[in-house]
Amino acid sequence: MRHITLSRFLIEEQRSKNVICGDLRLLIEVVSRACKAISIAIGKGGMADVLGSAGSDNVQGEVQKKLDVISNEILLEANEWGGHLAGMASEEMELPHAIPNRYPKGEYLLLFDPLDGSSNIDVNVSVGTIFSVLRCPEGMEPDEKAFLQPGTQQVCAGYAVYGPTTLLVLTLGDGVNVFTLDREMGRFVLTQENVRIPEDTREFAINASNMRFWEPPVQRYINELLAGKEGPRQQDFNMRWVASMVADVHRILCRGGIFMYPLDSKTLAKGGKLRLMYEANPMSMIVEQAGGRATDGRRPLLEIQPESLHQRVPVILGSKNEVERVTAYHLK
Ligand SMILES: O=P(O)(O)OC[C@H]1O[C@](O)(COP(=O)(O)O)[C@@H](O)[C@@H]1O
Ligand SMILES: [Mg+2]
Ligand SMILES: [Mg+2]
Repeated sequence: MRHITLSRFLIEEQRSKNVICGDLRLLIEVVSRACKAISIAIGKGGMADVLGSAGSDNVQGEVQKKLDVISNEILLEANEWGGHLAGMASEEMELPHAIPNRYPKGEYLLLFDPLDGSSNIDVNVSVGTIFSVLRCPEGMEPDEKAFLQPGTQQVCAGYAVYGPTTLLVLTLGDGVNVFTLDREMGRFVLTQENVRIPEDTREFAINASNMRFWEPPVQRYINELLAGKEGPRQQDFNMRWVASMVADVHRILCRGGIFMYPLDSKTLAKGGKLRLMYEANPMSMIVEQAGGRATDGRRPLLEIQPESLHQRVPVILGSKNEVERVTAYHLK
């Protein structure tokens, strides 16, 4: 295992595979530095005034946590002057953030969920940052329309997990690699190359308290898992639910599993709980690049044509054979 830095990894990817150009490399470096700063802010916890609510709501109608706002500002400030972006969009902002005129503009659009797993911030459970990179269509202003591209158009996607260690997980469309933050040196180091998700699993992640609101195909699928050896699946399954998508998905990257936030009668009007552009799409690109599958129960998530920046969708992703099974239950 070559423990090279993120910078060297990106330079070698550029030289050897030409999957990345200078501006995209700069963008990823800047986002990784922002994740480092967020990791430091989170690490201060009760010693600094970063826990609790910010006393404001975001465009989703959710109460913002202080760290939602702090993380959002860190990512905006880090990325707006570099000359690699045409525009940015965030879970915490209703409209895209235009790059101020005093700064040069680039060709990329950056979307992010600055702090994922907000309900876990104040209880010291792993949270994260999720990001997705698109190209701004030729001749288009970086307004909301420019961002509405299917997940297949992503040139890069990643997430950071702020847990016992801080990890950065990245795909450039050529496999998935994991970097660990070396706190002493203050830099990310490659620790896992070309990660593959096992096709089969005995572990599922879903918020079971919503069971009575689920559609029949999900009820059937979960009931079969819960029936275990005595049931039609003739084997036992275990459940995990961290309630931070980054942590639940990272576990799946490490040892397989299926993550589900399906459509239910509570979120029907909104189209689901999780957001397509900066949660479902980047996570789907990573999972599929690692050999897994990602659907909304009926169609591949990456092929969905977005209609709005904060659109919500049902999310089912992880080990190939389980995702295909529960999707087949929906299509029957
Ligand atoms: O509280 P629930 O219903 O278990 O939902 C948990 C889900 O909500 C989220 O926290 C939503 O993300 P944000 O925290 O970024 O709003 C996901 O990370 C997680 O998978
Ligand atoms: Mg989130
Ligand atoms: Mg969030």
